[in-house]
Amino acid sequence: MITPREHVERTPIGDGVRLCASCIPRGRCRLGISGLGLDAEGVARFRLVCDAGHEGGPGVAHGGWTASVLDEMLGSVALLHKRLTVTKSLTVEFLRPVPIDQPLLGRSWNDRIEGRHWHNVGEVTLAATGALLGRATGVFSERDPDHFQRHKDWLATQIGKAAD
Ligand SMILES: CCCCCCCC(=O)SCCNC(=O)CCNC(=O)[C@H](O)C(C)(C)COP(=O)(O)OP(=O)(O)OC[C@H]1O[C@@H](n2cnc3c(N)ncnc32)[C@H](O)[C@@H]1OP(=O)(O)O
Repeated sequence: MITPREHVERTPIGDGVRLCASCIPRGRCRLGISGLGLDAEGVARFRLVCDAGHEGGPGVAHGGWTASVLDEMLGSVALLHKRLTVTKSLTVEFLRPVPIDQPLLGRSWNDRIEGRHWHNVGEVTLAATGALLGRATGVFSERDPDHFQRHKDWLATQIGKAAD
């Protein structure tokens, strides 16, 4: 069985971020995230742009984009330490509308680890001024690479039950 570290290392990178399955074929994150890596304090840093494909109200991002970007940034914290986690909970604060097509910055970091649970924090700011637009806290559960096979096995039992 492959280890979480091997699993993470095999996941392709595009623009500095590990790519989710649907973005691997295009080679970059569809949410407009590029990774800048971990700084000396262990904070993960990102460049972000919300393109018009995620426009909600006129000129501003759909809240789902903001939540997805925060999920991705907080979820990347353990990956950058070669650990595999999935989101257990995510609390998002939408502090100001997020403008479309404007350079943004993202930061995410670990607050504490309790057993298998990483308590992570992150925020999105306007690159030009540093104004805070959104922030999130979340709990991310460490998993083995067999998490996805376990899901498939569980789903097969559910589908079987539904057919009975
Ligand atoms: C490169 C990419 C960067 C990505 C960053 C973005 C991160 C993401 O968005 S991940 C996707 C969103 N999150 C998810 O899909 C997670 C879905 N939730 C779960 O799988 C579980 O609730 C989970 C793992 C969070 C629970 O964590 P935790 O409380 O630590 O675990 P645990 O005690 O092991 O499991 C709780 C329950 O979940 C079940 N479970 C755990 N893993 C699985 C699995 N793989 N398949 C089916 N059921 C599972 C357990 O059997 C248990 O069930 P029950 O309560 O009936 O006994």
